[in-house]
Amino acid sequence: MVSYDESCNKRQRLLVVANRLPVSAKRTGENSWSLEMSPGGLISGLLGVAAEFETKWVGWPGVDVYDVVGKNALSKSLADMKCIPVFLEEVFDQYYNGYCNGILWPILHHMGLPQEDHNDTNKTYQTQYDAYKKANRKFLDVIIENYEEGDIVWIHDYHLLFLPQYLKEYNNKIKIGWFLHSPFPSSEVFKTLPSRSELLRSVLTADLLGFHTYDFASHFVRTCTRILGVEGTHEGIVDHGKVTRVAVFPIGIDPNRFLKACELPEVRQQMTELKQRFAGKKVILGVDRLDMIKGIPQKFLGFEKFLEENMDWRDKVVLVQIAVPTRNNVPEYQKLKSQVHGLAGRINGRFGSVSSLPIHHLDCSVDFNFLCALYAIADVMLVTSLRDGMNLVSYEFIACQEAKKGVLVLSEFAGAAQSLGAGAILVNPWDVTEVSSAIKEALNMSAEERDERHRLNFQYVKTHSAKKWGDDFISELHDTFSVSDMKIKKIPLELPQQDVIQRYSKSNNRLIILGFFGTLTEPMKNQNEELDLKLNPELKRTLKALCSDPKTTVVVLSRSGKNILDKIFGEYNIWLAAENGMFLRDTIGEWVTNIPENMDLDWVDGTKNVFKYFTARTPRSFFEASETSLVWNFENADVEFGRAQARDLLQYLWAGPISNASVDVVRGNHSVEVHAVGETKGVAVGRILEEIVRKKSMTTPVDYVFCSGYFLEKDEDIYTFFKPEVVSSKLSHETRSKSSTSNHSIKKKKHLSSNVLDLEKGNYFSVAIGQAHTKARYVVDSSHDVMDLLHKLAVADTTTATTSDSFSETEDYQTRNANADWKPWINYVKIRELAVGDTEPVDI
Ligand SMILES: O=P(O)(O)OC[C@H]1O[C@H](O[C@H]2O[C@H](CO)[C@@H](O)[C@H](O)[C@H]2O)[C@H](O)[C@@H](O)[C@@H]1O
Ligand SMILES: O=c1ccn([C@@H]2O[C@H](COP(=O)(O)OP(=O)(O)O)[C@@H](O)[C@H]2O)c(=O)[nH]1
Repeated sequence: MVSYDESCNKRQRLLVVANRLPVSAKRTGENSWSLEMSPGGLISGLLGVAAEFETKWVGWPGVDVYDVVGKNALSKSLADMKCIPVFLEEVFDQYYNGYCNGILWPILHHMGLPQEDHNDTNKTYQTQYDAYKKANRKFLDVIIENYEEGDIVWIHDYHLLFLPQYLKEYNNKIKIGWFLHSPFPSSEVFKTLPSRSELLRSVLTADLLGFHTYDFASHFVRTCTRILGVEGTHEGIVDHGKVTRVAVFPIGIDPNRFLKACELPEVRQQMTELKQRFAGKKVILGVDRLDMIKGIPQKFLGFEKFLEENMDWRDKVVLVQIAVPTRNNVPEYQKLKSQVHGLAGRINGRFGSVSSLPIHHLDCSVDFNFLCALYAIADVMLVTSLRDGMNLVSYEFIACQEAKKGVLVLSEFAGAAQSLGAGAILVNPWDVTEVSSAIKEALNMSAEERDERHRLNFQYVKTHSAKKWGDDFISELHDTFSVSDMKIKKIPLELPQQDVIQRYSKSNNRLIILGFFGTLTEPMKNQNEELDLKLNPELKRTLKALCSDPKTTVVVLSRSGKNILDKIFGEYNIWLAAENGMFLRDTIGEWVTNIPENMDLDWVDGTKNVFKYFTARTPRSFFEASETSLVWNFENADVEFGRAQARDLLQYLWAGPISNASVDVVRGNHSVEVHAVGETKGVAVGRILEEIVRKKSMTTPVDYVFCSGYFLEKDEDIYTFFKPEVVSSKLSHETRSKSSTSNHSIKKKKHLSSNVLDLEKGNYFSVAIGQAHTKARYVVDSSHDVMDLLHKLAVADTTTATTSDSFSETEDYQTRNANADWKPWINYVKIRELAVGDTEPVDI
């Protein structure tokens, strides 16, 4: 597949932005440079993608250049290879050696945050962080110079966490994908990082975030929800209505490149030489950058144990370790080098002889053809990463083993373990005994078993190539955009106020459904204000007028509990639905319990205990409990302390009482609420209507519905409830209710004497408040707009309205009498389609 930009029939332009360019430069003269391929799996993976697109690479060329002549000459050489250099100059050391590889890398690999060197005030967390930001800005500048409208920008890795934000600030329309090649750690580790929130917030400005495994992706989502308090959904992360898609794209290699190389005469010759060199011995191969995450010391210790315990193998096996130099200026890497040398010396000293050494350790990179020859002649590949994003070396080994069918021993902590686990022997690299046993098992494995294991892995490596990885990512990024475009196109229908009022005036039986919080409450002046659940005083008279109109039924449908709604709405003739419809009452009647049967409430006691524990330890906090929801409130406590406690409280809850429960957790500014999921507002509304119709003995069908609120995404089904296709799909849906001993309960009414809903599409107004993405047909900016409209409805001239309280004979309601037996109210619904010629979009 070659990607085209459909608008102009050109190949899609792709800017691949990574810290490292695919080639690294070496200076050969004042204005001459030589270029060679950069090491590392990121480059190997990306090379397999580039051909699909009109690709340009943006990145660091592997050297510092300060003079203009040198920079120009290098830029020119790189341009031939479609590479654009970012010169990092004075920020390079603190950015790359410091923040990227001294701080972020160990955090991402679960190795913890290294201590700051307090004697070196020139290189602190802060100075390195500042350099990191400056470096990200340098990348930004180069992208801006080279960006053309419609380009996709694909950012890679932890070096460029601020780039998505900087780019979106520059141009919000740029399509940005970001992929993390390393693992993402658990939130417990990530939260030790100073500036963790800024970094996460910036990444979330991208449109699509990719990870190698579900494990890493779910760590990321969890970390965002815990640190930023955003919502993790099946689509990704939702923050103030903006969705950042999070998905999994395991990288692969270009298998044909390796298959072809193994056929080259030069490689065949090298294979012959290597076989002669190691004649009579089995070869175990290790190929890693000399990095702590690769577990080279653990590999050597496992091998040492194997030699200790298997005397008969001592002269018959050799471990060839290619340790590719990397990040030489980071102190931890320097220490690792001497540690590895020490271990190799010790083992060779213990088990070697004048004529043979068990470990052949090379501190260098090798050229591609020689690497393929090594892969091809090895009997066992030993990968002992302590944590690794993917580990492409494992894939490359498989690709080169068509003839030999050697065994892959693979750390369970490498991303590759999830893909190659079926054919590999998986090990915990920290367990030297296990590594030693795996070596023994691999060396002794029968030809049939090797064959079968290799077949499984080869099949995977062949089909899950780097090309597929790139295609999948870019196509998902395209989809992400078209979905959000669609969502945006659906939104901007402005509420036609005049129409809302006129139709209200002309209708006979109106239903107004309103949310409470954010709809009828006083607008908050700022986000940190105490959550004050009071009715907006400006609404009092309006509400009174609407509620006392016999042709209007007003329902307040809220997440709040009975007590709050009673306190606030007790004086109105209104219907109240507390806890999302679990409890109902009209204000002249009693509360009725409306809890669905089989609702999971097992979590309540455990959650109550956790709430008690934190209430006792957070002065002036308190909690409220009802049958289906619990709220811990710290509005009177020290806010900072309360928020810290809330985070801990949630961790306890997620780990225990609510880990498998069907609950919603709502983190307020000063509260944590846990509710039984039970039903959404859309589902609840059906049962609420049934009760209203019964209680009011309604004979006139409802012919006008106005429904507005500031609802959670999951509750937005309330807006689609009255859509004809939704209603008809519910025709056979039985409503369920459960009696409560203390409260009067809803009874299923056997004989609803008439149709209860006669709603033209034009008479249905679903109105979301200030939400960017919504299922509602209309959007208003704020609750003020709803209030304004309610005022107008309250004084609307109703003289034009017909007063008939029964159906017109001309209408097609034959089913009315046919359905005289009880059925849920919804069975009687009739929706009239828009009149011919009315082309108003009806999709909400
Ligand atoms: O550029 P360097 O600092 O020399 O480091 C080399 C690369 O190391 C990391 O590679 C990762 O990417 C591989 C492909 O996705 C993956 O298989 C491996 O597990 C990772 O360690 C790093 O993430 C890259 O940015 C570096 O270029
Ligand atoms: O001397 C060498 C040995 C290996 N590699 C390549 O380095 C990459 C290592 O990728 P991997 O995903 O295993 O780990 P990373 O080094 O990226 O963490 C593989 O593509 C190897 O072919 C290399 O460039 N030079």
